[in-house]
Amino acid sequence: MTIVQSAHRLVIKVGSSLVTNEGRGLDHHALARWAEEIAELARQGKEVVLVSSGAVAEGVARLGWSEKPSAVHEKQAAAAVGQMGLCQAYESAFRQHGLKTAQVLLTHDDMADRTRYLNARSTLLTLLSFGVIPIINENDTVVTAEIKFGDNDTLGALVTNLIEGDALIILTDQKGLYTADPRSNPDAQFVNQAIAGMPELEAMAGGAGSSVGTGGMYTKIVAAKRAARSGAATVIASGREPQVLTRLAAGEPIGTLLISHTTPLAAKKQWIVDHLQIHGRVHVDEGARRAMLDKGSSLLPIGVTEIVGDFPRGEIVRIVGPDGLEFARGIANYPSKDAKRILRQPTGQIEATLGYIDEPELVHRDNLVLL
Ligand SMILES: Nc1ncnc2c1ncn2[C@@H]1O[C@H](COP(=O)(O)OP(=O)(O)O)[C@@H](O)[C@H]1O
Ligand SMILES: N[C@@H](CCC(=O)OP(=O)(O)O)C(=O)O
Repeated sequence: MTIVQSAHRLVIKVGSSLVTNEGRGLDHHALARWAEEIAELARQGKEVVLVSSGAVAEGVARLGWSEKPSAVHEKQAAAAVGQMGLCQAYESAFRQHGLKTAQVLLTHDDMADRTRYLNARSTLLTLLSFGVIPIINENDTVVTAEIKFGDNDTLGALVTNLIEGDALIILTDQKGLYTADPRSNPDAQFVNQAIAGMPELEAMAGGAGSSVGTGGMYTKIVAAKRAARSGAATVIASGREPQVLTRLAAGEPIGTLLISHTTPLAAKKQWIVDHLQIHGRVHVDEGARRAMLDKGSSLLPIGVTEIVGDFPRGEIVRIVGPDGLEFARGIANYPSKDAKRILRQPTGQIEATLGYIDEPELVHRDNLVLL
């Protein structure tokens, strides 16, 4: 089985050079094809997040401008106009297949800020659990650095890390990675497969390729390296290839596959183990300790006897048994102030006590490492 075939959660990034007709408005036929293919993947049980560029190019067309402006505030204005068109187009394309879409606009700051990161994560996972297709773009109207230097390849990788995607598929206007830019080097060789993060790959990718796109192949290579950190593989393939997504999901080797050395779960667990600064301690009773050790269970609030230290939601905590020894560590689903209020309580009581419920567990087993 290929990686895309077995992947359950996919992030698909479509670049400006594809979404737009050579930078002049949206290519509605292309959008309709991807929507049809993504609908097929959803029917196969895969969860799909779409990262789509095209707001600036669509805005330029709607405003009747002849080319992408160079002034940042004009690009931002164009993005604000064009994002409306992008959303409308995807909404109606996916509706044809009975699928609902959601617009999610993110900035790099959202990823750096722990609370916003967790909120973005839980919103996206909730949308996926409802079978909605999130359509993500950069929030171009509020960022300046990104619109000037940025690209959506990086955003695709950050989203892959955020939701622990199994694979990132970057669709572009080339068949994949070549040993040099095929536009200027007709002898460039195609790269079928490589390990994400290999320094040679960055040397192969030149600067930004087209006047429409932003990052060129370089940002795709760096995105693959970033996605590999959370264990995801990256495929760079042509969005013009017929049925590219469904054929990839059927196991066909299309485009360039950049593999990660680790699996998503292993990457997360390693990150938990390697964490140095841990502020919180959760004491549990013998029943909870045995359930975690013997059955690999999650930690429920009912088995918690004491919370020590201050920590926000999403922070790594030490888990300590009745003997006072740390036997596990994991990511807390509640901040310490709320965890203190729900300890010893059955799951059914969490909402009544806190006025909300995020997760039934204090630490989910996927976010838990036994030491
Ligand atoms: N080694 C390489 N292999 C393939 N394409 C390359 C390479 N180096 C540079 N490129 C260029 O990168 C371009 C794709 O990047 P870009 O225009 O930013 O697309 P997108 O909008 O899809 O992100 C290609 O059209 C190509 O000219
Ligand atoms: N956020 C911008 C896209 C940035 C961009 O062009 O990215 P890319 O598709 O990687 O070349 C937009 O929607 O126009």
